[in-house]
Amino acid sequence: MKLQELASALLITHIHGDINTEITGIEADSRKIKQGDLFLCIPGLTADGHDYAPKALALGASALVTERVLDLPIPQLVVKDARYAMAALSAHFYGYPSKELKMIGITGTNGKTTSTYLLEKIIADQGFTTGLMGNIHIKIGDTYIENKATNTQEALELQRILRQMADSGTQYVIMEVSSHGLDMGRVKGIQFRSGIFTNLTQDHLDYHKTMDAYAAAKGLLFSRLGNGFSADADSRQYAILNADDEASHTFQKLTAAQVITYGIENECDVRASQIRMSANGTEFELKSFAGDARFHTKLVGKFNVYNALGAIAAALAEGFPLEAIRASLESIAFVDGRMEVVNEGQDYLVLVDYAHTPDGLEKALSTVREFAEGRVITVFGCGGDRDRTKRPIMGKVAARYSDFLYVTSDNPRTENPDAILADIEPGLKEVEYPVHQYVLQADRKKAIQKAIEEAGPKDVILIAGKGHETYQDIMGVKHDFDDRLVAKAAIRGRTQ
Ligand SMILES: CC(=O)N[C@H]1[C@@H](OP(=O)(O)OP(=O)(O)OC[C@H]2O[C@@H](n3ccc(=O)[nH]c3=O)[C@H](O)[C@@H]2O)O[C@H](CO)[C@@H](O)[C@@H]1O[C@H](C)C(=O)N[C@@H](C)C(=O)N[C@H](CCC(=O)O)C(=O)O
Ligand SMILES: Nc1ncnc2c1ncn2[C@@H]1O[C@H](COP(=O)(O)OP(=O)(O)OP(=O)(O)O)[C@@H](O)[C@H]1O
Ligand SMILES: N[C@H](CCC[C@H](N)C(=O)O)C(=O)O
Ligand SMILES: [Mg+2]
Repeated sequence: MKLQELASALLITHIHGDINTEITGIEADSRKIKQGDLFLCIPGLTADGHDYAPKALALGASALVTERVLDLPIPQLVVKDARYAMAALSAHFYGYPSKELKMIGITGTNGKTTSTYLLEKIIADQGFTTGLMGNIHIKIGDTYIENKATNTQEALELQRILRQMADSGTQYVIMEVSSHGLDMGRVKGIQFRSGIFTNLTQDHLDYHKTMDAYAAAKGLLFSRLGNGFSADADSRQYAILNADDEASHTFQKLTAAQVITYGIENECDVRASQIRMSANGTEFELKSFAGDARFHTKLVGKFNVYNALGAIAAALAEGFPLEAIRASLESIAFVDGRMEVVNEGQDYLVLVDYAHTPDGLEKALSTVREFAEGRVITVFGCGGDRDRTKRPIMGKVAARYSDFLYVTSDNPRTENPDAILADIEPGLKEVEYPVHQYVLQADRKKAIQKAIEEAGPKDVILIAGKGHETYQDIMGVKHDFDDRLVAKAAIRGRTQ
């Protein structure tokens, strides 16, 4: 594609140099530049892409997108906002792939990954080719790629993946949309058919600063939906909102899409009642605009009823039969790293779960508390270089629901692990339970081993925070680490 043609995706640009320069690819990271690529100079939070333009030029970049003219012998497309240009140019370069796909975006503090998996299964069972994007995997056709980078990719990467999906025959894409992704404009240029809101509770205040700003970022998914009414069901857009979460009132006002509400407590369109929970699954009665049914899912916890309801509502909006939706949901055993049982035949229960927010931890632990016949032993920590204010809150939650606690490292990233534990500890002390005891053990492997040594018959160990992750990030180095494997080895070690 010629530089001039690419520039036509934006109204206000200024081209310095040859407008007929051929562009063979787009890249925003100088380390990945190939001959003929257009290099986008993005001013970021830690680096400024403009500083890497000489490196991109040296590696064979054919042109630059900049916010100011650089004194370099290379054609430049000067734009007002390089990040916006990244979204617009990438969508243009890849031929607006989201228009060829039915895109369903899921946002919320907790439950996004779980909900994407549930909905993807329902849609795939209907015979459609599905794509999935989230922080476990990216699924393109039958290929699964581990997602080692961010949750919601940069606009450029997103458009590239969506093009691959469209070209390989994908019909529906179910995608996790993070608040960072919305706030940083990574999903600008994506046309969503439906948006699902799971819930809003505290997280990411390091980035958003206030809960209002965090909510506003999530709201962007819904404010962009529904501005074209249509009698054609295929063109309609839906905002699927949790009736039991306050933030839904605001999102309802923001959207022009048809709103479908789901929930348990409040009156809504897709509602669960008569919920029965056990360690083996959850049953509920569903009442919906498309009929009623009793569901027997293998998913553990009331929070998973909410995730199921969001997926059911989205599937009903697509016109799928309730009976088929029920059958699909009932066939799912668990979602990778979410309330996943580690079973080596031991007489205590070990669960690995991805709870890494105060609400997630509360939901996971209150669920465990409900069915635990013995003690609840918790292993958890908090990630480094992330919201510090959630640490004592998570400490308090963990202490409230646990009989015994091992407070340990999650991904310390560039922080000192002991400093993170010190941030958690005041929360532990806020709970005056005579029985609860805690140990600070920064070494996660040792903490898991100790918890397993400590367990007696019928006790339940919840290892929280890392779920499906197969690494531990210490000072920017990703070391192999999988809670499930560490727990398995410890259980086997103990029984030998
Ligand atoms: C806060 C945040 O999201 N930052 C992301 C963002 O950083 P940034 O825009 O500030 O970029 P920067 O690192 O300052 O670099 C500026 C530019 O220089 C370029 N550069 C930089 C170095 C170099 O050698 N050459 C070069 O060209 C970079 O490619 C970039 O284009 O863009 C970078 C490039 O894509 C990301 O790596 C980075 O993610 C950081 C690592 C991150 O941790 N993000 C997390 C917080 C995040 O996004 N999380 C959410 C999950 C939330 C949830 O699900 O709960 C997510 O969606 O993943
Ligand atoms: N609907 C929910 N409400 C509250 N907590 C939940 C809900 N669903 C899942 N959780 C808890 O949050 C954890 C993370 O769930 P999940 O991975 O589905 O969320 P996510 O929104 O994708 O998280 P992330 O922001 O890290 O991508 C689960 O392991 C569970 O403990
Ligand atoms: N999407 C979340 C994942 C947190 C996972 C947890 N293991 C951690 O490292 O804090 C985040 O980026 O905040
Ligand atoms: Mg996720």
